[in-house]
Amino acid sequence: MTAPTTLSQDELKTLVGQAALHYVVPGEIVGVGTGSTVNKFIDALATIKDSIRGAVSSSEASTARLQALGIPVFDANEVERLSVYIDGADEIDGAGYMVKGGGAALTREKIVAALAERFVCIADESKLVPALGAFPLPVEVIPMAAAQIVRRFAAMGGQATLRCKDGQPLVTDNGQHILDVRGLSIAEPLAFESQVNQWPGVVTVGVFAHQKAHVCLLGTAQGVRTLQF
Ligand SMILES: O=C(CO)[C@H](O)[C@H](O)COP(=O)(O)O
Repeated sequence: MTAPTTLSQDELKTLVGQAALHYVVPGEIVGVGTGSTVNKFIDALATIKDSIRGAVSSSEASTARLQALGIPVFDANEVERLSVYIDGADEIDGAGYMVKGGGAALTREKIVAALAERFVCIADESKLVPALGAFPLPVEVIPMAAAQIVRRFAAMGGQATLRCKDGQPLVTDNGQHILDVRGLSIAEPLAFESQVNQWPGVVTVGVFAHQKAHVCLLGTAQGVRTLQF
């Protein structure tokens, strides 16, 4: 009898990164997210780069990786629509609603996702949750509004902290800051996203409900599970 093989989280990411190639439309430009799972997708995309026009990228990091592998990167303003946007998530629920922004790229991710007809989320099975809220919610904010946004989250039971890197506030690709909010219960993702989006100084909230996933390729011990929403 053969013992079951246990795949590492890294191997599960590779698996879903490769599986996502199935959703890439030949001859077109593909929307590309950010993160360690997307890096696996970019590596896989490089193997079929001659069959696509290029990519619209959601971060400086993904742009650098795409270009290093010889994949042309287009500005989002040059593109009217994309067939597909492929990205990871920090959490995804059974309806395709997600929390994103662990890699601080949430604003550009939402912008590129909004150009796409289909959002394909690639994730290992640890990301599938019954309800959003365990992962600290990333929110990109204009620095001068940070303190009042922290107070607004406190009023709804959340503890917001400024994300730092090397002892300094992290600065996003857009020159702004990130708050990570713990202790929230996000029972109604659509309403929550709309509410927080209206607060002055919020650039982007990391709940992706209006730009939810249509498909999730989930890496599991049994292989890639496809969830349709
Ligand atoms: O939202 C993101 C970056 O802003 C990523 O998609 C998210 O953090 C998941 O990353 P990883 O694939 O490394 O787990």
